[in-house]
Amino acid sequence: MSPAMLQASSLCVSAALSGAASRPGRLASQGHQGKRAVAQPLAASAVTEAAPPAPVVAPPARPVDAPRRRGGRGGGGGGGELVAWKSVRQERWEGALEVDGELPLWLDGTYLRNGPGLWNLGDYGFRHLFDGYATLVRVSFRGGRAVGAHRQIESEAYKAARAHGKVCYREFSEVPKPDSFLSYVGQLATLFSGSSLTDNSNTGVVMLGDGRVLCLTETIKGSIQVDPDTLDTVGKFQYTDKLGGLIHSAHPIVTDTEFWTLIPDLIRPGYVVARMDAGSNERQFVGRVDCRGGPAPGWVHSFPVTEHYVVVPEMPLRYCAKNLLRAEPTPLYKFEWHLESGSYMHVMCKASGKIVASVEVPPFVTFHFINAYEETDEEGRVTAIIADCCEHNANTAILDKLRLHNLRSSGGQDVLPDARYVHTRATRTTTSTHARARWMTGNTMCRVGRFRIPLDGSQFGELETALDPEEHGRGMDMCSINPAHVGREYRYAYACGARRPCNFPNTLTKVDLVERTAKNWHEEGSVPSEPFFVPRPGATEEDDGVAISMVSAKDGSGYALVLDGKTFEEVARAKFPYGLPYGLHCCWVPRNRNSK
Ligand SMILES: CC1=C(/C=C/C(C)=C/C=C/C(C)=C/C=C/C=C(C)/C=C/C=O)C(C)(C)CCC1
Ligand SMILES: [Fe+2]
Repeated sequence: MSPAMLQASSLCVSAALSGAASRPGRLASQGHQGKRAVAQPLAASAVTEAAPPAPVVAPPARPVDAPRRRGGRGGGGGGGELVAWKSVRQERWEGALEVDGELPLWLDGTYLRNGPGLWNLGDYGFRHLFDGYATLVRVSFRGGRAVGAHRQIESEAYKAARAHGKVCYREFSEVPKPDSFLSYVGQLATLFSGSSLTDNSNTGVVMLGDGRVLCLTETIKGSIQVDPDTLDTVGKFQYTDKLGGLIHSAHPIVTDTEFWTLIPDLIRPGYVVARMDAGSNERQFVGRVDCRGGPAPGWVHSFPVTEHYVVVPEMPLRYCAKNLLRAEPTPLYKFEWHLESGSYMHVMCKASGKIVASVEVPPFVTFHFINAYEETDEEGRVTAIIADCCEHNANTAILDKLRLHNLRSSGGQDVLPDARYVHTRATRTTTSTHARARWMTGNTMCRVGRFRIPLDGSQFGELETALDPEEHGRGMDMCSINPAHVGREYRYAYACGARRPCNFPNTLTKVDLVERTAKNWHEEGSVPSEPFFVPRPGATEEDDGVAISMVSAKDGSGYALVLDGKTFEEVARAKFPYGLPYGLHCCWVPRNRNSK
């Protein structure tokens, strides 16, 4: 056992952190080649350079029962809970996966998923899905075979929690509990410097143009480089510029040549738009957008770009510096809802940094933009920007639904917020009657929200529903598209949808934005995560490829599911020998990537 593994298991024994142990165990499945279920630290080449060995089935890891919150009820713990919402006892695991079906031989690379898969510290259970410590799960495909691996990201926040058995940094809803008033004052001081904010990079994962792989969250310091082969934490990604800021969008737009990001400015409400060349660690200032409403910038978890423009959304769900300071979470966590402040979409020219449009739009709530592109007239002049997102009906209720207590107590109820667009409050008084009337009457079912932002100097933009939300069960989030279409016209989006009744998206859906239809995959009681589209090398059609998702199944098992990009039918599944916790975003690392 390596020192790292020894450290991990002894920490686990001391119960500093539930979910920190791997258990060596018996080998199952006669006829399968023997291999220890617990991964020894492997040479990076063991998986990536050679075809994976024949499938082995390792003993199931035991999900950690969701413990009670200290001093209170809740947190679940009932036997009927889904493995998706449990921390799984696998600190570090690697092994060949049993495959049902035929994996395409062209599928040659690694599917890597990040997410907050550890929600317990000893007997203390976290509150919110987004609080969990970052967990990487990967499946490497080669020659029709699959090898899986699973381990935690060694952020400072995670290491400190493991060492001290308590939350030491400010997470999404959890904050360190001060031992005394003096230590509370000390904490406030560290907040202003950003040093008490977490670096728990539990949200996104991207491959940069130079092949480096980064895990991300909303704090800038939570950009952490990982090795996609070993899942080792390589170290902090240091931005070498002087742009500053504490938080940024969790979803930069990354291409082979560049990286675009948004840095909200909480002091002088606005956003800095920055870009970074592939191979560099230095972001460059491109331009600035001043907010048009509210006391603070709107939350920018993600944003879209087109070929020539960056789209900067300003929604009424705005950051709140006061809430960042609080010891206990507020209903909207670090945010506040300011309907009266209005909602806007800004468009910045990538080349000049100039704002070419800034329009007021109907109120909206979105975490994930899907894509954007330029609409042109017959002469090829750009007349408008089309920007699509997973829109939550201008309703912030989804944040509450994603509390672990709610996710764990499904009870068969249909509690996933519905897509119906109901205005319960008047829009801001400065809005023209015309626009107000449009908001009150039209566009009443928003799931794939489609913004149209005219570039002719108009004051208002439109927000419409791109297809009938019933097509995907009135639920839709966690989206991917063919990467060749980022910033360009596109037709297909792959996402999680809903089969009612449910309390969380429980289907995979392929949305056709031209036909306005959807194809859905569903397996009763399963929780699938973001389907990531991987194009077939040499493909000319947009949906020629596969969509890969990880499924936490009702029977406690977990598998990577490979769906055909066109038919949306199952091609194969690669089964983990234990259940997987839910995870958020993913990326594809081709075998022949450049790597630094
Ligand atoms: C906001 C601040 C922080 C943390 C932010 C985090 C961790 C945000 C994560 C947001 C995510 C994962 C949003 C995902 C939404 C998914 C949905 C709606 C899915 C629906 C169903 O499919 C800190 C870094 C803690 C501190 C600064 C402020
Ligand atoms: Fe996200």
